[in-house]
Amino acid sequence: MNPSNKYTPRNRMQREKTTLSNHSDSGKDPVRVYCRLRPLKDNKESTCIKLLSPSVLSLTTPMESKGSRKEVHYKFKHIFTSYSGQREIFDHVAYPLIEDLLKGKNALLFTYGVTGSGKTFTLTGDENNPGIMPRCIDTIFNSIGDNQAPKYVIKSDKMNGFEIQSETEAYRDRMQEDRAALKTPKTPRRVNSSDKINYANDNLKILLLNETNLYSVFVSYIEIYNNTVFDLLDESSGKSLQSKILREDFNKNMYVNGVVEVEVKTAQEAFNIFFTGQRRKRMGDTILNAESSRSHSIFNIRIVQLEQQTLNYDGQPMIPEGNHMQISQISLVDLAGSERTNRTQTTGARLREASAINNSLMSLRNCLEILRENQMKKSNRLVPYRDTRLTQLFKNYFEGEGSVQMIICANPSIEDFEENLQVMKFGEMTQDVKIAKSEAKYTPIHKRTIEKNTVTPKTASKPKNATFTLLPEVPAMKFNFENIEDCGIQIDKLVRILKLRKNKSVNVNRESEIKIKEFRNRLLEMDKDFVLNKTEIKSLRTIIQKEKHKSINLQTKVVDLETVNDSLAHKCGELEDVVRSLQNKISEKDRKINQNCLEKEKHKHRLAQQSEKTQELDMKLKKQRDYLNAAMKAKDYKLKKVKEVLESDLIPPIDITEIQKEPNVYSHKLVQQAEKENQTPHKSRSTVATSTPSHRRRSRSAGEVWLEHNSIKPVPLGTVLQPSMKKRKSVTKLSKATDITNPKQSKYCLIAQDQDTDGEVETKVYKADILPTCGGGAQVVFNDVERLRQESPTK
Ligand SMILES: Nc1ncnc2c1ncn2[C@@H]1O[C@H](COP(=O)(O)OP(=O)(O)OP(=O)(O)O)[C@@H](O)[C@H]1O
Repeated sequence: MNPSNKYTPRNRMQREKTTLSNHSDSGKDPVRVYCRLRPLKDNKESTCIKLLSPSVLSLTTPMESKGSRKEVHYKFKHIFTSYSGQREIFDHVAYPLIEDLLKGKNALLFTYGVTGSGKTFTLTGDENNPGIMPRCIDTIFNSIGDNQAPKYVIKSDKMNGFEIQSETEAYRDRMQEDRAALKTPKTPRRVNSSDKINYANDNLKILLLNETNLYSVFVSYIEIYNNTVFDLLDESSGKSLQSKILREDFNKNMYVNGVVEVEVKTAQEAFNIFFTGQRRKRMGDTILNAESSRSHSIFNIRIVQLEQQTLNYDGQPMIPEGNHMQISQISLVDLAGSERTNRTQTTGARLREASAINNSLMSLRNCLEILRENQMKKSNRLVPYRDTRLTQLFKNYFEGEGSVQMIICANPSIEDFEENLQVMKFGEMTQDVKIAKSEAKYTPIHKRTIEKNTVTPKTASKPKNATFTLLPEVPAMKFNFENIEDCGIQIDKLVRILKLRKNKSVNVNRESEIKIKEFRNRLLEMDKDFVLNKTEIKSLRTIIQKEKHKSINLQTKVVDLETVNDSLAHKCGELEDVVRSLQNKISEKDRKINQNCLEKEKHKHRLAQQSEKTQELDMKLKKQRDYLNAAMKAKDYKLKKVKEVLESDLIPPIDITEIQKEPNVYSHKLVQQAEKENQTPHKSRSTVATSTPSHRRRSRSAGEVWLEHNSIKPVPLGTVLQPSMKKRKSVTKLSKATDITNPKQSKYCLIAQDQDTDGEVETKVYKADILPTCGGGAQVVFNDVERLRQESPTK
């Protein structure tokens, strides 16, 4: 199976575009996105993630899900399985970043995923499985070794920059710190035994480090909680945390105003600082994870490097003219879990936290999406970094001030399927964003008042380690005026040193002028900022006023709604009464229905009895049918007899009026007669009226004219088949003898309609020949009966 075939068309298109545009974006690097799968809590738990290759995984809709099952594939730079150790992740992801950091480049690394997916574990880990943060710190200190500037010589200027203090100032600060530690031995910043976590150190180093540089390491730890920035190391406000504002520095870089940056000299010191901040971090218990972090926490490590030292006359290292410092930073970001509020069942303050978290994550997504769109379509949409503090703080990274990497953490459990889908989608999209390659930057050193030009080495055996100077010290000289030559040499040396000092002081003056200018500019900038902030505060006040107004309105609405609620509750009570009475009625009706059912049963029983009776009647009908069949036979016999009579010219007289009135009765009589004749054939012959063959012939030659004898109002049948009577005369009544003795008529038919047992109309056509008799009358001989019966097809 080729996994890439399963990419959605959108993704594939974008991917192709990205590959195409790679050629033109040689100065940019894509955001590197890794994925880490954490082990399942229970090995028997079913998983929705399958690894297809070291960089491709598939996410399958679980069986339990209501929607249609689908399999989606995601590709990342590398996927770490649940078997991948912390060291493997550090080597792949963070080691290159530390290499860059010590070369003066910035980096941003953040972990993103659902609550409980292993973000904090990946970044921090535990004593035996140190995560990325402790490994980064260890690697930095393993690498820089003793090449550290003495503590407090390099100091934060509180405006995102650094300045150099004189050794006297640095010494004073160190003494102050020691005194404070003596006064309050339990100061959290000092090592507290309960904080001590001894992370296992792999003694990993960055090779090819510029060993002639002097390094200082600073750490700061902030959190963004409900879209407000707090400094976790600022103890000035006691136990409560003070919110901080974000500012832009001289180089347009965002920083947290007044953030505490602690200079650390050992890895353990850095860890202690981290745990001090960790204690202050707000933690919340959600159902998913008992130690879930409800805020985004950002641990910054800054490295300040001073270019190579030169030695002064006394062999002591000193900063050469025009020396520069290099500042680089790595931000390790543990984002709060991207969770669905309904799944964690959060309410109240927790719900507000969750929506703030989701807002900032959403805003991060939004910014990255617009950045990607701008890069792909070469458009210039404004990236809304200002929407949240999180995006505002990362703005510089996304605009090319350092490389950006992300680790997507996922719990492969099927419970996390929906959220993982969203997280993976975001991760895949982020890979398309390109960040300009960052360059190491040097900034001119901001020197403060110099009181002393040399720094006493802390350890005599390692002068390089602890020596720091700005101006060559005037050596103590003893002039031996007896030895003029020696005096001359000494004076020359003194002149050189004085010249050097003079040059230095000229330079210092020049630099201080530059600094004053810079400071003025800064003041102007700050003034501008101040005006801007003032307007912002004004507009915020208006917003607050509006919000207050809104909240008053909402309160009034709440009161109104409560009144409505009360009246509804009252109505509810009334309706419940109605429901109760209706229920009584229903039970009454149920009782009646039961009674009806009983009666129905009885009725059924009666019907069964009736059907038995019907069967009896059917039997009788059958008997009658048999009887009629016998009658037909008798009729046949009679016809035969009529034939014989015709041949013997003895025709019995027929009473026409009798036929007219009751043809059926008449035919029945004929049948009875035939039966009698059957019994006494010879006697009957003399009573039957006969027609002469010659008469019959005459009537035939006259043509078949029918005398149709019908009822006054026959039921209209509309039948397709009609009796074949070309010439006919229809009468409803035979009133005189000539009606039948008319010599033109040779055929007679009597039409009778009746209802059968099924309620259907049955039409019977009794056909007869009209035979003239020798007495001038006419004899009607019935010889055929046609039955016409219509019935419903559905029946
Ligand atoms: N790769 C892993 N190996 C072993 N255990 C892990 C791994 N990943 C996470 N865990 C364990 O899972 C639990 C939750 O992990 P963690 O606290 O790192 O989640 P999280 O994503 O940071 O959650 P939150 O967003 O709520 O802070 C912890 O007990 C952690 O030890």
